[in-house]
Amino acid sequence: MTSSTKSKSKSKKKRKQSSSSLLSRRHRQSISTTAKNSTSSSIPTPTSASTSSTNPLPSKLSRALIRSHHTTQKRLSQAIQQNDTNAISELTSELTSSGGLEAYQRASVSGQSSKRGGDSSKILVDWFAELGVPKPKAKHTSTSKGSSGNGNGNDDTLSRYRLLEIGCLSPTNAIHTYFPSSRRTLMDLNSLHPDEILKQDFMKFPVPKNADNGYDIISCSLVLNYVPTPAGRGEMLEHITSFMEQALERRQRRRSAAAAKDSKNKEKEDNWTSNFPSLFLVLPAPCVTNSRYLTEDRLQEIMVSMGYELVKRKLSPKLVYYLWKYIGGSSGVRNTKFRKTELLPGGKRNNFAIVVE
Ligand SMILES: C[S@@+](CC[C@H](N)C(=O)[O-])C[C@H]1O[C@@H](n2cnc3c(N)ncnc32)[C@H](O)[C@@H]1O
Repeated sequence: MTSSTKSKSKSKKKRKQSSSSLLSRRHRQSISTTAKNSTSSSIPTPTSASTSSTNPLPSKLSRALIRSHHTTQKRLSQAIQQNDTNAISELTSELTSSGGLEAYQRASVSGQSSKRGGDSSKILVDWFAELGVPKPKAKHTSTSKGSSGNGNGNDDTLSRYRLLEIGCLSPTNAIHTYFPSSRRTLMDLNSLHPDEILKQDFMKFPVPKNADNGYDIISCSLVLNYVPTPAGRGEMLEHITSFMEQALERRQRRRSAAAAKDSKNKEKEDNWTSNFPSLFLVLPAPCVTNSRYLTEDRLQEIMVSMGYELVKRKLSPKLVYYLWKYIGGSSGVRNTKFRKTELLPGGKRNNFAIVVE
């Protein structure tokens, strides 16, 4: 072998270093034990998850694992599109040997530990307080008929609201205090808590037939960036929007029914309920601050074209959080197509994009 081919194969090896090699033996063991538990008939209990969250992986390691998982997933999706069977089997075994989705999820859970600031829905809880969404009362109010409420009917309204959380790792996220288990659907491609989180691909989850089982708020935190293709991200936003359409119709129906009963209803329309139905969307900040193909303005154009209006936004060094309320298709720009066009040229940018076809 010549020295140039040797160095080429060395650099190839370096590139191919999988996330499993980023883990110490201790962490590899802990992840594989957890993975084994979850695939065996014994269901991982909240205790097993909390064990992992009380012993979070070092943050550098969890970030490296997450990055490596995203890169391998993206390469796998390209290989699938190109029907490159060798690459598909190589990348699939790379994903498996690094612990797969489960290891990635454990690394993400580590990132959400209370020591590291908690889960992203803490921001939504702050926004609920700012918007005047009534704080959840003691447990019994959510199930008791004719809730005692606070005298203005708001608690009754909140007690009918339902949450859908896409890409959920824990059944004890901050926002869950507002939505007891009877009024929330938590789902993930892989459930770390099968009793409480549905193992479900959101893209195959239909809009409920009965509108009363629909959702008033959808949480999609750090999920859109998990979708490997720009067109897949556009499709996810469109699928979310079909739930929003149902929720908006339901809201309008309820309002007209209430208006028929109560002439003072006009007063109530201006309260916190006008922020629903809504979408809580969280992305890694560089997706909109340092991408060649997506800026915050472009994201806003996409969302407006789908019928959303921005209610809240927060940019932190790592993440960007949004609350979008759905107002429907009256903006006149619906069904606009968004292609992958270069908006910000420059060598050191990433390629994150959303394509709407
Ligand atoms: C980085 S984690 C985010 C978890 C959490 N929401 C957060 O904010 O930290 C992304 C999760 O989204 C899930 N996910 C990705 N695509 C999904 C889909 N189509 N349906 C359901 N879950 C999905 C993945 O399985 C993964 O657990």
